Parts: sequence; C-alpha cells; structure tokens
Amino acid sequence: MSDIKIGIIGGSGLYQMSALTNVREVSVETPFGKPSDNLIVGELDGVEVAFLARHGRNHHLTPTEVPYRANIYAMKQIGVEYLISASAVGSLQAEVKPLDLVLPDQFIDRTKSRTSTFFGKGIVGHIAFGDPICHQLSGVLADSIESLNLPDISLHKGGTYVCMEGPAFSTKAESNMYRMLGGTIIGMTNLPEAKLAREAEIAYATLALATDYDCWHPDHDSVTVDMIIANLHKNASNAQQVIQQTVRKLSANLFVSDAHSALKYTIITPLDKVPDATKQKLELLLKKYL
Ligand SMILES: CSC[C@H]1O[C@H](OP(=O)(O)O)[C@H](O)[C@@H]1O
Ligand SMILES: Nc1ncnc2[nH]cnc12
Repeated sequence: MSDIKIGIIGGSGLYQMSALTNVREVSVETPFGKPSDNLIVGELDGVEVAFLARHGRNHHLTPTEVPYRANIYAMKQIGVEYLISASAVGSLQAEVKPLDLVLPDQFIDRTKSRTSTFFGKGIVGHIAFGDPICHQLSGVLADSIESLNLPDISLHKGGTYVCMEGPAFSTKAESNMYRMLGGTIIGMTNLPEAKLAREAEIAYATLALATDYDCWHPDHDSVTVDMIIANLHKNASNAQQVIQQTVRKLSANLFVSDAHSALKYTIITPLDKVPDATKQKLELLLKKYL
C-alpha cells in the first residue's frame, strides 16, 4: 500500500463516509494494540484517504476506552501526515448554536484516565503544545466551509474545546465553571488525540459540530443523547461535505506544517540510553532522529 497522507477520524454520528469510492478495509495491528476499528481506505475525488470510526462503527467504545495511541499510531503506519478530526460537541456559549461549526484552536484538559503520550518506559519527551491545532489545516477547513455556504449554519473560527472525561455529561456547576474559564465548546475526545498526533508529527485539526447547549443554558433542557440524535445525523451530513471539500483543497496544496517536525527539540533522554524495546516500539516515530 502506498502512503495515504490524509486521515479522517469520525466521532459520534460519523461512522462512515458515504462518498468514498474503491473502498477497502484494512485491519491494522500497532505496538499499542488494535485501533478502534478497521481503517476504511478509499478515494474522495480520486484522492486516497483513510477513515477511522473513533468509537468503532457501532459506537461500542466510551471516550475513556478509545485506544487513542493505537489510533494515531495506525494512521502514522499507513503514512498519514494530515489528520482531520470530526467531533460532536456541546456549546458553552450562546452564539454557538446547535448545528454550528467550530474550528477550535485551544484545549482545556479535564480528562483523568487517559494515556495521552507515547513517551515513558525509558524515554522522556516534552512536546510543545502551546498551539495544539495545526492552523494551516484548520485554515483549509475554514476555506472549505466558507465555500460550501451551508444554509443557516455559522462558522466560528477559533475557540477553546474543553475535553472532559465523561462518559456522564457535566453538572451545571461544572458547565458554568467551564464558561467562566473561557470554554467555547465541550467534548470528551479530542485532547488526547491532538497531543498524540503532535508527538507523531501529524498535522491535526478539529472540525467540531455543535449538537446541544450542554446544561448551562436557562432556556434549553440539559443535554441527553436522545435530544441530540437528530443533530448528530444532520451534522454527519455536513461533516462529510466539509471533509470532501477539505480533501480536495488539501490535496492540491500539501503544505509543510510545524507539526511535521514537532519531535525535533522534544526528547530529553539521549537516544543511545533509551532501552532497545522502547526504541523498537516507537521506531516509526523516532527513526528520523535515531
Ligand atoms: C454522543 S454525545 C457524547 C460523545 O460525543 C462526542 O464524541 P466525539 O468527540 O467522538 O464526536 C463526545 O466527545 C462524546 O464522546
Ligand atoms: N454537552 C456535551 N458534553 C460533552 N460532550 C459532548 N458531545 C456532544 N455534546 C456534548
């Protein structure tokens, strides 16, 4: 298989990409186990892409159970350099309405039970994460959304994605606290993914699709899955259009991102002191620097 440079991770509601042609399923094994599901490899307008359903195609993995390291490693293994993450989010701000699209540029980490790094076991690295999203990739998403003119849907460029552990939704006190902290949207998945993608030198950007007002809004009921199902379906259709257009634009201009050399000044352990087993496990990530 030749390298597939563009990867897509689909979240709640986006379990497949109907526009894919020449589709095949690829079962991948990584040093971190199996990803959430088989990779679905196919073409969008002649451009090969790899799609992965974050929670599995039947949504059987909780946000805590998603094998984030295996997912990112699997994308790296097949050659992905640009990763688009589509995610359902709650809105923490009145101006972000359900069905609106948000391209966050910051995260607040409220996760508790995740492994969000490839480092450890004899190798220490501290990735720079001040700008956690690849602004160029997010820019291509923005251009694509604007060119689609989706009716009644606003695009919010920038914003802070609060990543909570879940799977229960927030309490009202938490939701209001996140608003006070400057949160724009809330979800349960994107922060570990963004960190691991950065460690894997993959340019990563989030396409967040609002489904609800969480539980802080005095004029809206508190979020339940039942309440957001219809929005998840509408969002899935919008996400597919946006992703298809983004792949068109991106494939015409595969830029170099800072993310592609993110490990350069990151690893503090001398590489000749790293245990061989760890080096082997991370070979794919480290080989440029060995
Ligand atoms: C079904 S609502 C909660 C669920 O939806 C989001 O998933 P994803 O980020 O994969 O689209 C949120 O993070 C929760 O996992
Ligand atoms: N309100 C919410 N909180 C956390 N994750 C979500 N995903 C969609 N809506 C959400």
